[in-house]
Formats: sequence, C-alpha cells, structure tokens
Amino acid sequence: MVTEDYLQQLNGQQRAAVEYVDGPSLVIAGAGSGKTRVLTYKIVHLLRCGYEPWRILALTFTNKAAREMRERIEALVGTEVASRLWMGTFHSIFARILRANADRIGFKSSFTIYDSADSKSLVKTIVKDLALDEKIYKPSSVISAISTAKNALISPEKYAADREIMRADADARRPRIHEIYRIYRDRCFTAGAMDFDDLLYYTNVLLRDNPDVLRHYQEFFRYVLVDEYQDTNFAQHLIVARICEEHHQLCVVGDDAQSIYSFRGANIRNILSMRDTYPGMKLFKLERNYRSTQNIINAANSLIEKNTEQIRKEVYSENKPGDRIEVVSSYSDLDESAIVANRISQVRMLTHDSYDEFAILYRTNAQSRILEESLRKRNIPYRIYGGLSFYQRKEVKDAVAYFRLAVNPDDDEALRRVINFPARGIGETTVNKVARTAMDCGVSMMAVLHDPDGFGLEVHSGTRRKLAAFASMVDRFAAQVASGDDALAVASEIIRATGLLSMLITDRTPESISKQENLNELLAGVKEFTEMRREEGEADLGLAAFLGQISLATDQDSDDATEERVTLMTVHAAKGLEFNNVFIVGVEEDLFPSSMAQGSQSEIEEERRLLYVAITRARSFCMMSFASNRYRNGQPAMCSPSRFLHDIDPCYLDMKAGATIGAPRSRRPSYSDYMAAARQVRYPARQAQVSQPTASSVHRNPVPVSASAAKGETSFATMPGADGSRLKAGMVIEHNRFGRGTIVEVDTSQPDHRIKVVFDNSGEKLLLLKFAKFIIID
Ligand SMILES: Nc1ncnc2c1ncn2[C@@H]1O[C@H](COP(=O)(O)OP(=O)(O)OP(=O)(O)O)[C@@H](O)[C@H]1O
Ligand SMILES: [Mg+2]
Repeated sequence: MVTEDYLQQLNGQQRAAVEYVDGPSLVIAGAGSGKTRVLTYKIVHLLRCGYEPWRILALTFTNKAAREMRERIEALVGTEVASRLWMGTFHSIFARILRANADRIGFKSSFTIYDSADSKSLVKTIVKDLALDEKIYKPSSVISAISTAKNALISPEKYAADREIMRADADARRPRIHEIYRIYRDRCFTAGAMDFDDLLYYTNVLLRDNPDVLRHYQEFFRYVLVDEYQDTNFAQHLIVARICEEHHQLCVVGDDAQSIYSFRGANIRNILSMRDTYPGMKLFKLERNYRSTQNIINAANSLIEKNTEQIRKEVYSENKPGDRIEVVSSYSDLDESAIVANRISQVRMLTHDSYDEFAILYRTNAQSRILEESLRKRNIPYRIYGGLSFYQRKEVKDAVAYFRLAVNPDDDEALRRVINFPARGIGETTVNKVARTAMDCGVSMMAVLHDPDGFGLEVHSGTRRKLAAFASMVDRFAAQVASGDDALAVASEIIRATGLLSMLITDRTPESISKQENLNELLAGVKEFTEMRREEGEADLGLAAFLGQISLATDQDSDDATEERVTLMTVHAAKGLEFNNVFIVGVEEDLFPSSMAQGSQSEIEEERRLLYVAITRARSFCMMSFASNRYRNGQPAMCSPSRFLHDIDPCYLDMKAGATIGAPRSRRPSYSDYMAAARQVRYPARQAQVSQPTASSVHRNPVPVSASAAKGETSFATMPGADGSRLKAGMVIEHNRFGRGTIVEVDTSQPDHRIKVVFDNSGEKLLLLKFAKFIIID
C-alpha cells in the first residue's frame, strides 16, 4: 500500500518519534522542527504497520492544517486510504461523533450548528425577555462568560451553585448571567441547535454519561494523534484523555513556547502535565529547524529565553546563516505601511518570490486598514486571512451604512441594515411593512418614513414615532452633507449620534475592544482622507468622495482566489504556517505587548510567545517595524519600541537608519516595567551583551515597586487560562478589591484553579483564578 520509502524523508530524531508505536508519546519541540511532519508521517507509518485507516483519529487546530496533512498523506498512500482516516479539526470530528450518537443526549442527528451571529441574537432575545439592561448584559460579555463556563465543563446548574463565580458576577453587577446561561442552553436544546462550544461540551457529556459509547470509541480508535497540543483547552484535553484511557495509544505534538490561546481557555499545563496523566509516556525532542535561516532561529531563541515558564530546548538550523532581522522605525503608522509595501516590492524583485510568499503579521485586526490602503495604492494584491477585510467587518459595515444613508437616504439596503441598529425597538414586522409599502408605491423606504400617512403605512403610533425619530436623525446627517461639511465632520457626528461607538465602550471583552478599535480606525481613515485631499488642493472633501474611494476596497474581495497575493493576518492566525518573507508591524509598547496584557508576568510571557510565533513563520527574510506615532482608539498616540526588541540579542538584528530601540518615552513605570527590570537583574550576563547604546532606561534602572505604587499604576487582570501552576503559597498579591494579601494555599486539583489568600484588611478569601483580578507583588 505504502510505496515510497517515507522514512528516508525524516531525520534521526523525527524517525524515532514516527517509529515509536508501543505506547503514549509526546513530541515537544521548537517551531519549524517538523512536529506536524512527524504527525503526518506517523499516520503513514501506522498504516504501514497494519492499522486500519478508520481506526486512526488525527486532530488539528485549523482546517488548513487538516487539509495540508491530508494532501501529504494522499500523496504517500493514495486518496482512497487517506479519505477513510478520522482526520479534522476538533470541532468537525466531535460534530461527527455527536451526530452518530445524538439520541443519547436528546438531540436529533440533524442538529443545527449555530454560528456566532446566531448565538448573539439568541442571547439578545433572552436578555430582552428577562427585561434586563442590554448595556449591562452585553451579548458579547454574556457569550464570553457562557463560553468560558462551557470550556471548563461547568453546566448552568453548576454555575449557579458556584459561590465564587456567582460572587464574581455580582461584583461585575451581572448577577443573572447564570439564568441567561440556563435559558440559552434550554432554547438551543429546544431548537435542536449547538454552538461551537457545545460541540466540545456535549461530546464530554456523551462520553461521561454513556459508558457503552465511551467504550465503543476507546475500542474503535486504536491510535490518536493531536497537533498543536499546547493550545488545547480543558474540554478538548479531557475528551482526548477519555478516549485514550484504556489503550494509551496516542501521540501529541506541541511547543510550550507557542502557547498563545490562553484567553480562550487553552491551558499550557495540559501539555506540561501529559507525563503525569500517562506514566511511561515517551518524550521525543526535535532539535533541528528546517524552516528558517540560522539567524532567524537564533534571534527567536534569544527572545524566548527571556520567558521563565518554558521547557528549555535546543533548536538549531543548518540552513543558510541568512540575513539579520531588519528593524525599521518610522514616524507614523502611515509611513510604516508605505515602508512595508515598498520593501515587499524590493524583496520580490530580488528574490522573484511570488506574492504568496509574503506575509504581514500584526497584533490586532484594526491595524490592517492602513496596510490594505498602502498595498492597494501600489497595486500589490493581498488577502486577509482568517478574518474579514477591514471594510467587510460588521461594525465597519454598520457605520458605512449610515454614511451611505447620509449621502443617499434612498439607499434601501443601507437603511435595512441600520434601521434597528443600534436597537431602537423597530421590529422585523415593521421593517417588512415599510419595505412592502415602499415596493407597492414604487418609492424608497426612506420616502415612506417621511410620509407614512401619504403612503398608507399601517403601524401603531408608538412605532410611527420610532420610525420618525430614525428618519429625522438621518435627515440631520443628510443636511450636514448638503451644507458642505467635510467627510470627517459628518462621519464623527454619525458615530457619535447613532451611539455605535458608545454602546461598545463599557464592554471590555476582546471582541468589543477590537470593534471599538475598528470604528476608531475607520474615523482615522476618514481623517486621513480629508487631510490628504486638502493638502492636494482638492475641493471635494465630502463623505460621498470618501465612499467612492472605499467602494474600491470592498470590490477587491471578490477577486479571483487563485491569484497570488500577499497575506495579511494576525499573529494568532499564523500559527503553524510558513512564508519566505515575513513583516511584523507595530512592534511597540502597548500594542505588542498589548496594553490589555500587562497585568501580570504570565500575560507578558504569552505576548512574548506570540512574537516568537511571528518570527518563526519566516523562512529567509524577516522585518520588524515600529512607529513613533500611531492612531490608537481614534487618538494620535506617541509610541515607543516594544520591550521585546530588547530581548533579542542585537547581533541578530539589523537596525535600519534611524531605528533605535532606545529608552521608551518617559512614562510612569508600570508593573510590567518592574518585571522587566527584575528580569534584567536575573540575567546580568545578557545585560553585558546588550551593546546597543540605547538600551532601555527601565532595564538599566530597575524600578522598585511598592504595593501602593503598583496599585496606582497597574491594570489588574485575571490570570490567563486560569493557570495556577506558577502561584505558590507565600506569594504576596494585590487584589483589585481586597487589596494586599498573602497566598496561603494553591489548589490546582480541580479544573478551575483556586487560591486561598489572607488579605491584610479583608480576611481570608477563596478566589477562583479564572475570575480573580490581581497582580503578584512579591
Ligand atoms: N526532515 C526534513 N526534511 C526536509 N524538510 C523538513 C524535514 N522536517 C521538516 N521539514 C520542513 O520544515 C518545515 C517545518 O516543518 P513543520 O511545519 O512540520 O514544523 P512544526 O514543528 O510543525 O512547526 P510549527 O511549530 O511552526 O508548527 C516544513 O516545511 C517541513 O516540510
Ligand atoms: Mg506545526
């Protein structure tokens, strides 16, 4: 069956890992060392050893990874055999298992899978039915609470019975989330629907409550393989553990240095504790990197070494030494995008690489807008991967729909999109009536709103008032346009008056923050447009001209998918992928590391791992850039180079003219500065090596932080991934509500880690790490 001698295509270490089939095995190795390759070839090897393809279960993180593995295996064993493997993402495989056993958990095998828009609208309905305030019970925060609970396998009943969770909800002034969660679960059930998290949740329930089903799968799957294990969450970890409980025939691969999903509940401990779960688990190391040049690997290694929480690994490359990583500074984010676009053209001319071999990686989605514009100007084709193009994102489309209405109130599609957004009590039935009347009378919907009696619209007086209020708001915008106000003035007024931005502001979920960033970014785009046209002496600075410009942007998305293109994506989406040329933009303080992730050392370490992932995507060329000024949240902000640039040994960096990673702009030292300083003290030898005359003042002058100083300057944060493994009794913490206290006990025996703390002023408390907000002082 297997013809080619596949083992020849592996090095000794990889081969050993592939050939070992006598028990559980774990491959922990750095980026680009062939972990995914080992999994792929191991499947081929298992087939060669006589395993039937349908008895092999291979789980990946993304569809792209599953597809690539399948193609490779097909090439080695043929399509017929490959198609019978159980190979796919966690979600797709679990959906398949659930469909086969749906009756056991009360579902039909034809259950629907809700996407995030469905979940959201359901939560909204429930919030409304319970007469709760949507500003307090924001759908995105409710969904994220439900999702966290499901990934920790906490049912609505368990949720309501958990004192710590309930107290946290009460503190956040959202004491009824448990009720929403219960109704949400019940309504999904009645509707015969599961959301993404349910696919994991119910698989666990199925296997837990039905011993015969569990036994069947334990018997059925003779070998289980999992890629990117460092990013599995508790629910996934448990399913794998259940299936392998009997035979222990599994191989998981991962890299603790690339664990970047703790905000979604992934727990780095899952990989670190594998050997406790499976005594006798054989550990394989892969040390040779095949992907990148020596310089890129050395640079990435010197960065990740600064993390305290990681398994030490040797990673070397025998590829060409390669060029140093270019570090480029620019005056503004606009300049940065121009520099990147130009450098792409230059590198392409030199290397003749296809555009497919170029990737621009950023920390937040909002950064793509300015890059997209810069690439478009130079006719460089691009695609946004794992996310929507800036102008396709919902919040941006909503705002743009208002812009369109202001310019053309007869734009029915735009009207339909926003007539009840933000919600103003205009229901679907009413919208349909307006649409029908407009259609019957051959006028636009707005025309009907202006003269409901004249067109014979039949609605209650309350509804009529709501429609009139909406129409007069749009009229005001239209009048502003007609009076010749420039695009920025009208756009800002629209964002303000509609409440599109303010409705997001009280919500601190990552999803909502990214939406705020996008709206601010949209305004920054309008501003730039107005200023540029003014400078160019153009008379027409109106919103219509702006819309004309961006409609080109949206058109590009329907381009032929086969055309070669530069890839734009977040670092998170780039996991597991590789490109000849990688550009990492916005390597600045408060962006990378994110300003949201500086509450604790473990957050900073996760950000550092994220940069490690970014750098190690590159085969031969890597550039990192930072700007001194950047529009952030609608405001121009001064930026300073990321602290991570100091972490990389300067001998691997090529500082381009003007690029100094010198002292960050003066600001009050934060807790993370303190940690950075403390790290430098612990690595005196490395300090000596940093020959840059511009080494950070923070690093040179460790900042002692007293508890009270830290309190004033630090944003408290929950522990990502609720990971209690690095907390110890005796540590002193500062809690956002209870103040200073000493940890007396750390309990990691439950999926939800807890700590017992004696607070100086508030006595003893038991805190659930997932929800507790604090920093470590000592
Ligand atoms: N023995 C080998 N001979 C030739 N090429 C190899 C070998 N091992 C790995 N490679 C190549 O090196 C690159 C990186 O391999 P792979 O993607 O499997 O690494 P990885 O450890 O999974 O990386 P990541 O941590 O980024 O997921 C791939 O292009 C792969 O084909
Ligand atoms: Mg991989």
